[in-house]
Amino acid sequence: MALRACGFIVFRRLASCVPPDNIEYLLLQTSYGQHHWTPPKGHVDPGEDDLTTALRETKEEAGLGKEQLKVVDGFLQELRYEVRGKPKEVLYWLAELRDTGTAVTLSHEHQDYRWARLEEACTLAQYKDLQDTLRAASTHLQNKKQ
Ligand SMILES: Nc1nc2c(ncn2[C@@H]2O[C@H](COP(=O)(O)OP(=O)(O)OP(=O)(O)OP(=O)(O)OC[C@H]3O[C@@H](n4cnc5c(=O)[nH]c(N)nc54)[C@H](O)[C@@H]3O)[C@@H](O)[C@H]2O)c(=O)[nH]1
Repeated sequence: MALRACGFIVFRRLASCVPPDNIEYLLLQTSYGQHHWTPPKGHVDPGEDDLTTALRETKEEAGLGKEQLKVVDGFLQELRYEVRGKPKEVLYWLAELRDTGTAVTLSHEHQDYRWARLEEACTLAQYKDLQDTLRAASTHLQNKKQ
């Protein structure tokens, strides 16, 4: 069976810039392994439902709880890749940070974080599937406004 993880693409809107440059995405850098960057996410615990995992991991890894997030309707992306020879599925929902000034608090699993505009976020993300997911989130947010 595939490993399963769930998380949130968290974004914030800056009042000082015009769309789409007003949107920044949150990426966290692992403190282990290759120090790769991803949105907050993590493994589903036995018996836990996917959205609960996404909320729990976002709280544990970034210190952002559900009261600080506004989940965006109609966005859910599934990534599939291999980790150490085993298939892994990752589900990402999309959520806006309600108060752009809210501080991010990292756990021991991460050593750094960045609020990045789309192109910088894609450079940090480095995996094509994650880059495509970030671009899909950006497109979804632009289409929603029309
Ligand atoms: N010391 C140590 N400890 C580790 C290591 N590894 C794990 N731990 C422990 O596990 C706990 C984490 O538990 P959770 O937080 O619950 O789970 P996740 O958030 O799911 O975390 P993971 O890091 O397991 O999973 P991924 O991010 O998926 O990275 C796995 C591999 O996939 C590549 N990869 C990543 N993202 C993408 C993508 O979007 N697209 C594609 N194509 N590939 C991608 C990436 O290059 C990487 O090589 C930590 O506390 C550690 O104790 C490790 O190497 N050394």
